[in-house]
Amino acid sequence: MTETTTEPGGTAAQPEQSEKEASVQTPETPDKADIAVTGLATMGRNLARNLARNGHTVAVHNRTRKRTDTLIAEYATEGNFIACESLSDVVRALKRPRKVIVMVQAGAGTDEVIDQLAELLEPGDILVDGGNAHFIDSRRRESALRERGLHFVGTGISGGEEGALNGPSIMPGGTAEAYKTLGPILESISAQVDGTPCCTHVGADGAGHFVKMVHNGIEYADMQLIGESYDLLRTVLGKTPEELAEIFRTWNTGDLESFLIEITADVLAAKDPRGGDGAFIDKVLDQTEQKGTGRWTVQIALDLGTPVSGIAEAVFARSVSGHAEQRDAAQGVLEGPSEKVAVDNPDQFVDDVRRALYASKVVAYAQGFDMIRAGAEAYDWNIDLGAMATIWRGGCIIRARFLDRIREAYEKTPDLPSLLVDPYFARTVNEGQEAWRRVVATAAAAGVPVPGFGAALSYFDALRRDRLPAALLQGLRDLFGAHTYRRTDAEGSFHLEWSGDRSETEI
Ligand SMILES: NC(=O)C1=CN([C@@H]2O[C@H](COP(=O)(O)OP(=O)(O)OC[C@H]3O[C@@H](n4cnc5c(N)ncnc54)[C@H](OP(=O)(O)O)[C@@H]3O)[C@@H](O)[C@H]2O)C=CC1
Ligand SMILES: O=C(CO)[C@H](O)[C@H](O)COP(=O)(O)O
Repeated sequence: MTETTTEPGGTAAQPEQSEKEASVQTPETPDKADIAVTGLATMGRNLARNLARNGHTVAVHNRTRKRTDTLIAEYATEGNFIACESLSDVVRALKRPRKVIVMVQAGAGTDEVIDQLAELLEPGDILVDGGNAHFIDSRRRESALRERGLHFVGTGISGGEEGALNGPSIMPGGTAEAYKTLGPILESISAQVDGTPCCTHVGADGAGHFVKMVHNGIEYADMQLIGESYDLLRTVLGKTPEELAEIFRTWNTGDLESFLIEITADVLAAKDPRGGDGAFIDKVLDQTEQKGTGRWTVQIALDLGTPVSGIAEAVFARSVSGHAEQRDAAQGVLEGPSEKVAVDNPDQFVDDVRRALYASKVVAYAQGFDMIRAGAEAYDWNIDLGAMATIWRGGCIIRARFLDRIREAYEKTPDLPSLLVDPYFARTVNEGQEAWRRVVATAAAAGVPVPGFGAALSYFDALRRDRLPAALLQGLRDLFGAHTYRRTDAEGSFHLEWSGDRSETEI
C-alpha cells in the first residue's frame, strides 16, 4: 500500500491513480469518506445505508466484491458511497482520524479483519467492531491496539436487520476520547426516543460488548417467558394461534408493550407460507437455536456470582428443546398428569398469565441490571445503569415501554440494591404475586414446563424471605468439611466439634 500524508486539519494527499483504480464513486461523492464499513452482509449493508442516509460519506468494502457491487447497484442513490476493492483502499478513502466499522462474522473472521486493518491504520485512527464479540476478546483487542496508538471501540449494536437500517440501539465501549470523535456519528444513526439518541458511551475497553451480551441474555429470558405464556394459554385453555395473536396484541397496549410482544402477535397470526389454513407456528420445528451470547452471559454471571436464573433457565430451555434424541426417547415413557386441569374462569387465567409474565420479566431485567453492576465493579467500568435503560428504550430487540420505569428508578436511586425494591417495581411484583403463584401451580398441575416463571417466582421469594435454608447448608458444610459458619448473634467464623463434644470454636 502507498502511504498517505495529511496536513494538519486538511485532507490526505493521495496517489491519484491508485485511488481511481481502487474505488468507485458516484459523481457527487466527496473525495473522502467520513467513515467506512467493512462486512456488507445483513448488518453491515444496512448500517452503511443508514450512515449514508444520514449525510455521511461511507467507504464500503466486503471480502467478496459482489456484496459491495450489489450495495452500490441497489442503493447508491440513498447517499454518498465510495466502493472499495480492498482494505488498503478503505484506508486511503478515509478522512483522518480514520473511522472503520467492522461488521463481519464474530470470532476468527473479526480477528482476521482487525489484524489486517491494524497494519494499515495509523495512530489516532479508530477501529470499531460492531459485531457480537465476546467482551473478553474486546478487552484483549483494545489493549493490543492501544499499544499501537489505535483506538479500538468494541460496540454492541442491536436491532437486527431493520434496526441497523432505521436506527439501532448502539452500545460503544473504548476510550472517552474515541467517543468524542465517533459518538456524534453513531448518535446520528441510532434510534431516537423523545429526542434522545439510543447510543451513549458505555465505558472503557470491553464495556460496550459486555452490556450488549447482557442485553442478549435478557432477550433470551424475555423470549422464554413469552414462549411459556403461549404454551400455557394454548395447552390449558386450548386457544388457537389466531386467538393467541389477538391476546398478545391486546397485551401490547398495556404495561407489557414491547417489540417482542408485538412480533409475537405477528408470528402467531402468520399462516403457513406454503399455503392452506394452517398456522405458520405449527410448521416450525420446536428446537430453538442459539449463537452463544445467552450462554456467555450465564458463564460470566457464574464467575461474577450474580444470580441470573431467568437467563440461565432460558439458555437451558433452548438446550432441552434441541435434545431431540432424549425427547424422542421420553415419548410414551414419561407420563404427564392423569387428569386434565380445568380452569373455571378462562378470562381470569389469561389475565393471571399476563401478570405472571410482567412480574417474571421484571425479575429477569432486575437480574440483568445486577449483572451489569457486578461487571462494572469487576472490570472497573463506570457504567450508568439509568443510561443503559435509556439507550434500550428504542432500536433494540428488548425495547419496551417499561424501560422508562427502569431509567426513572436508577436515575432516582443510582445505588438501588435491586430493581425489585424500587417502589414501582415492588408494587408490581407484590400485586402480581397471587396471579403468578396460580399460574405456576396450574402449570405444574397441567404438566406444562415453566422454568422461566418458576425461577423468577423462586427468586422473588428468596429475596423477600427473612430466613433461607442457607443456614442448614452451612451446618452441613461445617459437619462434613469443617468449612465453618457465621452466627446471627456474634461476629466471626466458627466450627462445631461434630464428632467430639460438640463445643464451638472461633476460627
Ligand atoms: N444478524 C443480526 O441480526 C445481528 C448480527 N450482529 C453481529 O453483526 C456481525 C455481522 O452480522 P451479519 O451481517 O449477520 O453477518 P454474518 O455474521 O453472517 O457474517 C457475514 C459477513 O462476514 C464476512 N466475513 C466472514 N469471515 C470473514 C473473514 N475471515 N474476512 C473477512 N470477512 C469475513 C462475510 O464476508 P463474505 O461476504 O466475503 O463472506 C460477510 O460480509 C456479526 O458479528 C453478528 O454477530 C449483531 C446484531 C444483530
Ligand atoms: O444480537 C442480536 C440482537 O441484539 C441477535 O438477535 C442475537 O444474536 C440472536 O441471538 P441467538 O441467535 O443466539 O438467538
